[in-house]
Amino acid sequence: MSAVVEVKNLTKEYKQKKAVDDLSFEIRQGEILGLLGPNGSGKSTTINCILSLLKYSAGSIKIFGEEMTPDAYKIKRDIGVIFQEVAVFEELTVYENIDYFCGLYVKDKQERKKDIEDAIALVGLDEFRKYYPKQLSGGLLRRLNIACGIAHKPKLIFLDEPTVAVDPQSRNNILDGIRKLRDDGATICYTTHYMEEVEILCDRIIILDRGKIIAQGTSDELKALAKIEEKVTIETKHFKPEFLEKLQAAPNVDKAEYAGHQLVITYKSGKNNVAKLIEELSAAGITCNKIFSERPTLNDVFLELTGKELRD
Ligand SMILES: Nc1ncnc2c1ncn2[C@@H]1O[C@H](COP(=O)(O)OP(=O)(O)OP(=O)(O)O)[C@@H](O)[C@H]1O
Repeated sequence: MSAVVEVKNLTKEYKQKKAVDDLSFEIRQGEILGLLGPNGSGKSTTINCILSLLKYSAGSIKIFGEEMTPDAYKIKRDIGVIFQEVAVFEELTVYENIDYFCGLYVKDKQERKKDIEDAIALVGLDEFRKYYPKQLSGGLLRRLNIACGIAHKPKLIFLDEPTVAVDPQSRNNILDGIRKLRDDGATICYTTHYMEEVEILCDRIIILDRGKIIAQGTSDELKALAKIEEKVTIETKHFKPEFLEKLQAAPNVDKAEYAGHQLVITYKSGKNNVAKLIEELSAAGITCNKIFSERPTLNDVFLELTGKELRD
């Protein structure tokens, strides 16, 4: 896959503080790249530097193989940007707003009409096309904001935390829409601090912390960095302490604890941990009410690499 965006040794300082610290990465043709990091990790600053909205202290940025500058209008024509803050006209309806933003790029009326209809369908705003922004809920407004940013069919799309404080229905609609844009050929950069979203949405993920890349790869590649392989929780009222000792001595067990009728085991490795455990429990005459197994999340990866939680 060729690189649509190439960022090399990007550094951005605000006074003494490095908001972005020597970042190098690429966004590949046709992928959804997730930039994941806690608040203040440098996601928005990175995007704003890529878009030439901010001057940076050092580094270079190429988009579509050409150097990105504030007056690179040919490159900008093929970029769509959706910021966190909704930026639409209160005086215009849903349809008119999309028409306005699309009209900045697409002059042909018939072509624009089709683009607007495609955008309305993508974000599911058909029944609201005559509504004014103040008549829309927060989630619908975000959907309008996205429609305005992508109606001109850009090849490269940046979405900066588009689902913050959005209701679940609009969130699902937005995530489905982004997948569809990718499937239709767009390259997408998606920033968020919601790890669940990047896990289900992104082809590749870059984890940022304090302006630096701390890990990158697919969700599975990143999870392989977590120390644990699986966490199994069992509810049982008839536990036998000697069984705990046996578990703790097993070579693939990282930790085994029993408290409040719950046995929690974290495994370092192993493929059929739950099946083997059920067999062993049954052989030891221990009955259990509930068993559930969890795989490591990106939060575990973040915890492993930084010693702190990614969650808010
Ligand atoms: N205009 C500014 N002046 C000074 N410091 C700034 C400015 N903008 C951002 N910063 C600092 O730079 C760092 C990175 O901020 P940035 O907004 O890029 O992070 P973020 O990961 O996008 O966070 P969020 O998820 O909250 O949007 C933070 O420490 C922030 O306080």
